[in-house]
Amino acid sequence: MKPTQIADGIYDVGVIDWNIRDFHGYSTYRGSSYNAFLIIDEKVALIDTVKAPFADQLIGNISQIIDPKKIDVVVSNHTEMDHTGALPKIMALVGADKPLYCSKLGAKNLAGHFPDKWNYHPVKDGEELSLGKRTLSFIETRMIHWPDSMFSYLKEDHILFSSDGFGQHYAGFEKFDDQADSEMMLQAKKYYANILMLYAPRILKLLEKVVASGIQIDMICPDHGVLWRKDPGKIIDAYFKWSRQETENKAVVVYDTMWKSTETMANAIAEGISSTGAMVKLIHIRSSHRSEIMTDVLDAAAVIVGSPTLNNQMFPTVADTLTYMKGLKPLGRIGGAFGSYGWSGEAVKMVAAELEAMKFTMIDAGPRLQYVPDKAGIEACIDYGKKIGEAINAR
Ligand SMILES: Cc1cc2nc3c(=O)[nH]c(=O)nc-3n(C[C@H](O)[C@H](O)[C@H](O)COP(=O)(O)O)c2cc1C
Repeated sequence: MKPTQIADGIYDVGVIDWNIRDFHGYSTYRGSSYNAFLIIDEKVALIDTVKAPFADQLIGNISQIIDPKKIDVVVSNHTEMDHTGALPKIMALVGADKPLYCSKLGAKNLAGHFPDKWNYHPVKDGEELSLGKRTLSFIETRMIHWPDSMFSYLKEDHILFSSDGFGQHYAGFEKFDDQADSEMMLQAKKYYANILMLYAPRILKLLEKVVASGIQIDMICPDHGVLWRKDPGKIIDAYFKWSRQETENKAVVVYDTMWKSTETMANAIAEGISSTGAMVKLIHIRSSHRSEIMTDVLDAAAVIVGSPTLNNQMFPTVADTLTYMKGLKPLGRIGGAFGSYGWSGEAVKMVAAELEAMKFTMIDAGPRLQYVPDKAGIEACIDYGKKIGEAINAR
Protein backbone atom coordinates (compact mmCIF):
# COMPACT_ATOMS: atom_id res chain seq x y z
CA MET A 1 0.00 0.00 0.00
CA LYS A 2 1.17 3.49 -0.76
CA PRO A 3 1.74 5.53 2.40
CA THR A 4 -0.47 8.61 2.71
CA GLN A 5 1.29 11.94 3.11
CA ILE A 6 -0.72 13.75 5.77
CA ALA A 7 1.45 16.88 6.02
CA ASP A 8 4.84 17.98 4.79
CA GLY A 9 7.25 15.18 5.79
CA ILE A 10 4.60 13.28 7.78
CA TYR A 11 3.11 10.00 6.56
CA ASP A 12 0.56 7.44 7.60
CA VAL A 13 2.45 4.20 7.01
CA GLY A 14 -0.24 2.00 8.56
CA VAL A 15 -2.22 -0.86 7.05
CA ILE A 16 -5.83 -1.76 6.32
CA ASP A 17 -7.36 -4.90 7.80
CA TRP A 18 -10.28 -5.25 5.41
CA ASN A 19 -11.59 -8.56 6.66
CA ILE A 20 -11.58 -8.38 10.43
CA ARG A 21 -15.16 -8.66 11.66
CA ASP A 22 -14.66 -9.71 15.28
CA PHE A 23 -12.32 -7.39 17.17
CA HIS A 24 -12.03 -8.86 20.67
CA GLY A 25 -15.79 -9.36 20.71
CA TYR A 26 -16.67 -6.11 18.89
CA SER A 27 -18.26 -6.48 15.46
CA THR A 28 -16.39 -4.19 13.08
CA TYR A 29 -18.86 -4.34 10.17
CA ARG A 30 -16.34 -3.23 7.53
CA GLY A 31 -12.88 -3.99 8.91
CA SER A 32 -10.46 -1.56 10.45
CA SER A 33 -7.07 0.01 9.96
CA TYR A 34 -3.97 0.14 12.13
CA ASN A 35 -2.51 3.57 11.53
CA ALA A 36 1.15 4.30 12.22
CA PHE A 37 2.91 7.59 11.54
CA LEU A 38 6.35 8.44 10.23
CA ILE A 39 7.81 11.91 10.81
CA ILE A 40 10.85 12.85 8.76
CA ASP A 41 12.93 15.48 10.53
CA GLU A 42 16.56 15.70 11.67
CA LYS A 43 15.51 12.75 13.75
CA VAL A 44 13.10 10.29 12.10
CA ALA A 45 10.28 9.17 14.38
CA LEU A 46 7.78 6.33 14.04
CA ILE A 47 4.61 6.69 16.12
CA ASP A 48 2.97 3.34 16.88
CA THR A 49 3.06 0.16 14.83
CA VAL A 50 0.47 -2.39 13.68
CA LYS A 51 -0.86 -5.86 14.49
CA ALA A 52 1.82 -8.56 14.26
CA PRO A 53 0.60 -10.24 11.02
CA PHE A 54 0.86 -6.88 9.23
CA ALA A 55 4.46 -6.12 10.31
CA ASP A 56 5.94 -6.77 6.86
CA GLN A 57 3.35 -4.51 5.22
CA LEU A 58 4.28 -1.75 7.66
CA ILE A 59 7.97 -2.22 6.90
CA GLY A 60 7.18 -2.16 3.16
CA ASN A 61 5.25 1.09 3.59
CA ILE A 62 8.05 2.74 5.58
CA SER A 63 10.60 1.55 3.00
CA GLN A 64 8.80 3.49 0.26
CA ILE A 65 9.79 6.65 2.12
CA ILE A 66 12.98 5.88 3.98
CA ASP A 67 15.24 2.99 4.90
CA PRO A 68 13.66 1.76 8.18
CA LYS A 69 17.16 1.58 9.70
CA LYS A 70 17.16 5.39 9.60
CA ILE A 71 14.37 5.59 12.16
CA ASP A 72 15.90 7.24 15.23
CA VAL A 73 13.00 7.18 17.66
CA VAL A 74 9.99 4.91 18.13
CA VAL A 75 6.98 6.14 20.12
CA SER A 76 4.41 3.74 21.58
CA ASN A 77 1.27 5.61 22.60
CA HIS A 78 -0.55 2.46 23.70
CA THR A 79 0.54 -1.08 24.56
CA GLU A 80 -2.42 -3.00 23.12
CA MET A 81 -1.20 -5.48 20.53
CA ASP A 82 -3.04 -4.03 17.54
CA HIS A 83 -0.49 -1.19 17.83
CA THR A 84 2.54 -3.01 19.22
CA GLY A 85 2.41 -6.48 17.65
CA ALA A 86 4.91 -5.37 15.00
CA LEU A 87 7.31 -3.80 17.55
CA PRO A 88 9.65 -6.82 17.81
CA LYS A 89 10.24 -6.80 14.03
CA ILE A 90 10.49 -3.01 13.90
CA MET A 91 12.91 -2.74 16.81
CA ALA A 92 15.05 -5.55 15.41
CA LEU A 93 15.22 -3.64 12.12
CA VAL A 94 15.82 -0.12 13.45
CA GLY A 95 18.10 -1.32 16.24
CA ALA A 96 17.09 -2.45 19.72
CA ASP A 97 19.31 0.28 21.22
CA LYS A 98 17.21 3.04 19.62
CA PRO A 99 15.03 4.90 22.15
CA LEU A 100 11.47 3.66 22.59
CA TYR A 101 9.35 6.48 24.02
CA CYS A 102 6.24 5.56 25.99
CA SER A 103 4.51 6.44 29.24
CA LYS A 104 5.89 5.12 32.53
CA LEU A 105 3.16 2.48 32.61
CA GLY A 106 3.79 1.86 28.93
CA ALA A 107 7.32 0.70 29.75
CA LYS A 108 5.93 -1.62 32.43
CA ASN A 109 3.13 -2.97 30.23
CA LEU A 110 5.31 -3.39 27.13
CA ALA A 111 7.69 -5.46 29.28
CA GLY A 112 4.63 -7.52 30.27
CA HIS A 113 3.98 -8.29 26.59
CA PHE A 114 7.44 -8.61 25.06
CA PRO A 115 10.53 -10.26 26.57
CA ASP A 116 12.87 -8.05 24.48
CA LYS A 117 15.17 -5.66 26.37
CA TRP A 118 14.37 -2.43 24.60
CA ASN A 119 15.79 0.98 25.40
CA TYR A 120 12.67 2.38 27.09
CA HIS A 121 12.38 6.14 27.57
CA PRO A 122 9.37 6.63 29.84
CA VAL A 123 7.96 10.16 29.60
CA LYS A 124 5.86 12.27 31.94
CA ASP A 125 2.79 14.29 31.06
CA GLY A 126 3.95 17.42 29.22
CA GLU A 127 7.47 16.14 28.50
CA GLU A 128 8.85 17.10 25.10
CA LEU A 129 11.12 15.52 22.53
CA SER A 130 12.82 17.64 19.87
CA LEU A 131 13.08 16.00 16.48
CA GLY A 132 14.97 18.97 15.00
CA LYS A 133 12.56 21.46 13.47
CA ARG A 134 9.63 19.81 15.18
CA THR A 135 8.75 18.94 18.75
CA LEU A 136 6.67 16.11 20.10
CA SER A 137 4.87 16.79 23.35
CA PHE A 138 3.42 13.86 25.30
CA ILE A 139 0.04 14.01 27.02
CA GLU A 140 -0.76 11.38 29.62
CA THR A 141 -4.22 9.86 29.06
CA ARG A 142 -4.09 7.14 31.70
CA MET A 143 -7.06 4.71 31.55
CA ILE A 144 -8.23 6.15 28.23
CA HIS A 145 -8.38 3.38 27.64
CA TRP A 146 -5.49 1.41 29.15
CA PRO A 147 -3.27 2.45 32.08
CA ASP A 148 -0.43 3.10 29.63
CA SER A 149 -2.31 5.23 27.08
CA MET A 150 -0.92 8.58 26.00
CA PHE A 151 -1.30 11.07 23.14
CA SER A 152 1.60 12.64 21.22
CA TYR A 153 1.17 16.20 19.97
CA LEU A 154 3.31 17.65 17.20
CA LYS A 155 3.55 21.26 18.30
CA GLU A 156 4.64 23.03 15.13
CA ASP A 157 2.13 21.22 12.88
CA HIS A 158 -0.71 21.19 15.45
CA ILE A 159 -1.27 17.47 14.90
CA LEU A 160 -2.57 15.27 17.69
CA PHE A 161 -1.65 11.58 17.45
CA SER A 162 -4.45 10.31 19.62
CA SER A 163 -3.94 6.55 19.79
CA ASP A 164 -7.37 4.92 20.22
CA GLY A 165 -9.08 8.24 21.07
CA PHE A 166 -11.30 9.61 18.27
CA GLY A 167 -10.81 6.38 16.31
CA GLN A 168 -13.24 4.28 14.37
CA HIS A 169 -13.10 0.75 13.04
CA TYR A 170 -13.33 1.80 9.41
CA ALA A 171 -11.43 0.18 6.55
CA GLY A 172 -11.03 2.29 3.44
CA PHE A 173 -8.64 4.08 1.12
CA GLU A 174 -10.43 7.31 2.12
CA LYS A 175 -7.96 8.46 4.75
CA PHE A 176 -9.54 11.77 5.76
CA ASP A 177 -12.85 12.95 7.14
CA ASP A 178 -13.53 15.00 4.01
CA GLN A 179 -13.23 11.83 1.90
CA ALA A 180 -15.11 9.29 3.99
CA ASP A 181 -18.88 9.07 4.00
CA SER A 182 -21.26 9.55 6.93
CA GLU A 183 -20.54 5.96 7.95
CA MET A 184 -17.41 7.27 9.64
CA MET A 185 -19.34 9.24 12.28
CA LEU A 186 -21.53 6.23 13.02
CA GLN A 187 -18.42 4.07 13.42
CA ALA A 188 -16.88 6.71 15.72
CA LYS A 189 -20.02 6.58 17.84
CA LYS A 190 -19.92 2.79 17.94
CA TYR A 191 -16.23 2.89 18.92
CA TYR A 192 -16.92 5.32 21.76
CA ALA A 193 -19.93 3.33 22.99
CA ASN A 194 -18.06 0.04 23.11
CA ILE A 195 -14.51 0.98 24.03
CA LEU A 196 -14.61 4.31 25.82
CA MET A 197 -18.01 4.89 27.42
CA LEU A 198 -16.93 3.55 30.80
CA TYR A 199 -14.20 6.20 30.93
CA ALA A 200 -16.60 9.06 30.11
CA PRO A 201 -15.82 11.10 33.29
CA ARG A 202 -12.06 10.85 32.64
CA ILE A 203 -12.48 11.71 28.97
CA LEU A 204 -14.53 14.76 29.89
CA LYS A 205 -11.74 15.95 32.22
CA LEU A 206 -9.15 15.35 29.53
CA LEU A 207 -11.17 17.26 26.92
CA GLU A 208 -11.61 20.15 29.35
CA LYS A 209 -7.88 20.13 30.11
CA VAL A 210 -6.97 20.16 26.42
CA VAL A 211 -9.42 22.98 25.65
CA ALA A 212 -8.20 24.99 28.67
CA SER A 213 -4.57 24.57 27.55
CA GLY A 214 -5.47 26.44 24.37
CA ILE A 215 -3.44 24.15 22.15
CA GLN A 216 -4.35 24.42 18.50
CA ILE A 217 -5.46 21.15 16.90
CA ASP A 218 -5.52 21.24 13.11
CA MET A 219 -5.58 17.48 12.64
CA ILE A 220 -6.37 14.47 14.81
CA CYS A 221 -4.71 11.23 13.82
CA PRO A 222 -6.14 8.20 15.63
CA ASP A 223 -4.66 4.73 15.30
CA HIS A 224 -7.85 3.35 13.73
CA GLY A 225 -9.82 4.60 10.77
CA VAL A 226 -10.09 8.03 9.26
CA LEU A 227 -7.98 11.09 10.22
CA TRP A 228 -9.82 14.27 11.13
CA ARG A 229 -8.33 17.14 9.10
CA LYS A 230 -11.32 19.03 7.74
CA ASP A 231 -13.26 19.30 10.96
CA PRO A 232 -11.48 17.96 14.05
CA GLY A 233 -13.93 20.05 16.08
CA LYS A 234 -16.78 17.80 14.96
CA ILE A 235 -15.40 14.73 16.67
CA ILE A 236 -14.26 16.75 19.71
CA ASP A 237 -17.81 18.10 20.09
CA ALA A 238 -19.22 14.59 19.73
CA TYR A 239 -16.82 13.35 22.43
CA PHE A 240 -17.99 16.16 24.74
CA LYS A 241 -21.61 15.09 24.17
CA TRP A 242 -20.96 11.39 24.63
CA SER A 243 -18.74 11.97 27.67
CA ARG A 244 -21.46 14.02 29.31
CA GLN A 245 -23.72 11.05 28.50
CA GLU A 246 -26.22 13.39 26.86
CA THR A 247 -29.11 11.37 25.49
CA GLU A 248 -31.84 11.79 22.90
CA ASN A 249 -35.58 11.46 23.55
CA LYS A 250 -35.18 7.82 22.68
CA ALA A 251 -35.72 4.38 24.20
CA VAL A 252 -34.20 1.07 23.25
CA VAL A 253 -36.31 -1.99 23.92
CA VAL A 254 -33.90 -4.92 23.98
CA TYR A 255 -35.23 -8.45 24.34
CA ASP A 256 -34.86 -12.10 23.56
CA THR A 257 -37.59 -14.68 23.16
CA MET A 258 -38.13 -18.40 22.60
CA TRP A 259 -41.80 -18.57 21.52
CA LYS A 260 -42.40 -14.87 20.77
CA SER A 261 -44.44 -13.95 23.85
CA THR A 262 -41.75 -11.60 25.15
CA GLU A 263 -41.47 -10.28 21.60
CA THR A 264 -45.20 -9.51 21.54
CA MET A 265 -44.75 -7.64 24.82
CA ALA A 266 -41.71 -5.75 23.42
CA ASN A 267 -43.77 -4.61 20.43
CA ALA A 268 -46.62 -3.40 22.62
CA ILE A 269 -44.23 -1.52 24.95
CA ALA A 270 -42.56 0.10 21.93
CA GLU A 271 -45.98 1.10 20.60
CA GLY A 272 -46.78 2.74 23.93
CA ILE A 273 -43.48 4.62 24.01
CA SER A 274 -43.93 5.80 20.42
CA SER A 275 -47.45 7.06 21.14
CA THR A 276 -45.92 9.69 23.44
CA GLY A 277 -43.72 11.07 20.67
CA ALA A 278 -40.49 9.62 22.05
CA MET A 279 -38.31 7.70 19.61
CA VAL A 280 -38.01 3.98 20.11
CA LYS A 281 -35.82 1.25 18.72
CA LEU A 282 -36.71 -2.40 19.11
CA ILE A 283 -33.76 -4.80 19.22
CA HIS A 284 -34.00 -8.59 19.23
CA ILE A 285 -30.73 -9.62 20.86
CA ARG A 286 -29.97 -12.63 18.69
CA SER A 287 -30.54 -10.59 15.52
CA SER A 288 -28.04 -7.95 16.62
CA HIS A 289 -24.48 -7.85 17.87
CA ARG A 290 -23.90 -6.64 21.42
CA SER A 291 -21.69 -3.86 20.10
CA GLU A 292 -24.57 -2.63 17.90
CA ILE A 293 -26.88 -2.68 20.91
CA MET A 294 -24.45 -0.54 22.92
CA THR A 295 -24.21 1.97 20.08
CA ASP A 296 -27.93 2.56 20.54
CA VAL A 297 -27.69 2.60 24.32
CA LEU A 298 -25.11 5.44 24.11
CA ASP A 299 -27.72 8.07 23.26
CA ALA A 300 -30.87 6.39 24.62
CA ALA A 301 -32.59 8.00 27.60
CA ALA A 302 -34.33 4.70 28.46
CA VAL A 303 -33.13 1.12 28.29
CA ILE A 304 -35.95 -1.41 28.58
CA VAL A 305 -34.95 -5.07 28.73
CA GLY A 306 -37.17 -8.12 28.21
CA SER A 307 -36.49 -11.76 28.95
CA PRO A 308 -38.48 -15.00 29.16
CA THR A 309 -37.72 -17.28 32.10
CA LEU A 310 -35.60 -20.27 31.16
CA ASN A 311 -34.69 -22.86 33.78
CA ASN A 312 -35.38 -20.36 36.57
CA GLN A 313 -33.02 -17.82 35.02
CA MET A 314 -33.13 -14.95 32.60
CA PHE A 315 -32.41 -16.00 29.02
CA PRO A 316 -28.60 -16.41 28.59
CA THR A 317 -28.27 -13.86 25.78
CA VAL A 318 -30.01 -11.28 27.97
CA ALA A 319 -27.44 -11.97 30.69
CA ASP A 320 -24.69 -11.49 28.11
CA THR A 321 -26.13 -8.13 27.04
CA LEU A 322 -26.57 -6.95 30.63
CA THR A 323 -23.07 -8.03 31.68
CA TYR A 324 -21.58 -6.18 28.74
CA MET A 325 -23.74 -3.10 29.35
CA LYS A 326 -22.90 -2.98 33.05
CA GLY A 327 -19.16 -2.93 32.31
CA LEU A 328 -19.57 0.00 29.93
CA LYS A 329 -21.31 2.06 32.64
CA PRO A 330 -24.12 3.98 30.96
CA LEU A 331 -25.20 6.59 33.52
CA GLY A 332 -28.49 8.25 34.39
CA ARG A 333 -30.77 6.12 32.24
CA ILE A 334 -34.42 5.23 32.77
CA GLY A 335 -34.73 1.46 33.15
CA GLY A 336 -37.47 -1.11 32.71
CA ALA A 337 -37.81 -4.89 32.73
CA PHE A 338 -40.49 -7.19 31.33
CA GLY A 339 -41.00 -10.73 30.11
CA SER A 340 -43.14 -13.80 29.71
CA TYR A 341 -42.88 -16.89 31.89
CA GLY A 342 -44.52 -20.27 32.43
CA TRP A 343 -44.60 -21.20 36.11
CA SER A 344 -41.89 -19.68 38.29
CA GLY A 345 -41.05 -16.49 36.35
CA GLU A 346 -37.79 -15.32 37.92
CA ALA A 347 -36.37 -13.52 34.87
CA VAL A 348 -38.06 -10.10 35.16
CA LYS A 349 -36.92 -9.58 38.75
CA MET A 350 -33.41 -10.67 37.82
CA VAL A 351 -33.26 -8.26 34.89
CA ALA A 352 -34.63 -5.44 37.06
CA ALA A 353 -31.98 -6.15 39.71
CA GLU A 354 -29.23 -5.80 37.08
CA LEU A 355 -30.64 -2.49 35.84
CA GLU A 356 -30.98 -1.25 39.42
CA ALA A 357 -27.34 -2.20 40.01
CA MET A 358 -26.53 0.15 37.11
CA LYS A 359 -28.40 2.86 39.07
CA PHE A 360 -31.06 3.25 36.38
CA THR A 361 -34.26 5.02 37.43
CA MET A 362 -36.75 2.16 37.21
CA ILE A 363 -40.28 2.65 35.93
CA ASP A 364 -42.48 0.53 38.20
CA ALA A 365 -42.26 -3.25 38.29
CA GLY A 366 -42.44 -4.01 34.57
CA PRO A 367 -45.03 -6.37 33.08
CA ARG A 368 -44.56 -10.07 33.76
CA LEU A 369 -47.09 -12.17 31.86
CA GLN A 370 -47.78 -15.88 32.00
CA TYR A 371 -47.38 -17.67 28.66
CA VAL A 372 -48.94 -15.95 25.63
CA PRO A 373 -50.06 -12.34 26.33
CA ASP A 374 -53.83 -11.85 26.13
CA LYS A 375 -55.60 -8.59 25.26
CA ALA A 376 -55.39 -7.27 28.83
CA GLY A 377 -51.69 -8.16 28.97
CA ILE A 378 -51.00 -6.32 25.74
CA GLU A 379 -52.88 -3.28 27.05
CA ALA A 380 -50.75 -3.40 30.21
CA CYS A 381 -47.61 -3.39 28.04
CA ILE A 382 -48.85 -0.42 25.99
CA ASP A 383 -49.60 1.47 29.22
CA TYR A 384 -46.12 0.62 30.54
CA GLY A 385 -44.63 1.97 27.29
CA LYS A 386 -46.65 5.19 27.71
CA LYS A 387 -45.24 5.65 31.23
CA ILE A 388 -41.72 5.19 29.90
CA GLY A 389 -42.34 7.66 27.07
CA GLU A 390 -43.75 10.22 29.50
CA ALA A 391 -40.72 9.81 31.76
CA ILE A 392 -38.41 10.35 28.75
CA ASN A 393 -40.29 13.44 27.64
CA ALA A 394 -40.24 14.86 31.19
CA ARG A 395 -36.41 14.84 31.34
C1 LIG B 1 -36.64 -25.08 28.01
C2 LIG B 1 -37.62 -24.20 28.74
C3 LIG B 1 -37.44 -23.95 30.07
C4 LIG B 1 -38.33 -23.13 30.75
N1 LIG B 1 -38.12 -22.88 32.06
C5 LIG B 1 -38.98 -22.11 32.73
C6 LIG B 1 -38.81 -21.85 34.12
O1 LIG B 1 -37.88 -22.31 34.75
N2 LIG B 1 -39.70 -21.06 34.74
C7 LIG B 1 -40.76 -20.49 34.09
O2 LIG B 1 -41.49 -19.74 34.67
N3 LIG B 1 -40.96 -20.75 32.77
C8 LIG B 1 -40.10 -21.53 32.08
N4 LIG B 1 -40.31 -21.78 30.76
C9 LIG B 1 -41.53 -21.27 30.11
C10 LIG B 1 -41.30 -20.01 29.32
O3 LIG B 1 -40.79 -19.00 30.14
C11 LIG B 1 -42.64 -19.62 28.71
O4 LIG B 1 -42.96 -20.55 27.68
C12 LIG B 1 -42.66 -18.21 28.16
O5 LIG B 1 -43.94 -17.88 27.72
C13 LIG B 1 -41.69 -18.09 27.00
O6 LIG B 1 -41.65 -16.77 26.57
P1 LIG B 1 -41.14 -16.44 25.10
O7 LIG B 1 -42.21 -16.85 24.15
O8 LIG B 1 -40.87 -15.01 25.08
O9 LIG B 1 -39.90 -17.26 24.90
C14 LIG B 1 -39.44 -22.59 30.07
C15 LIG B 1 -39.60 -22.83 28.72
C16 LIG B 1 -38.69 -23.60 28.04
C17 LIG B 1 -38.87 -23.83 26.57
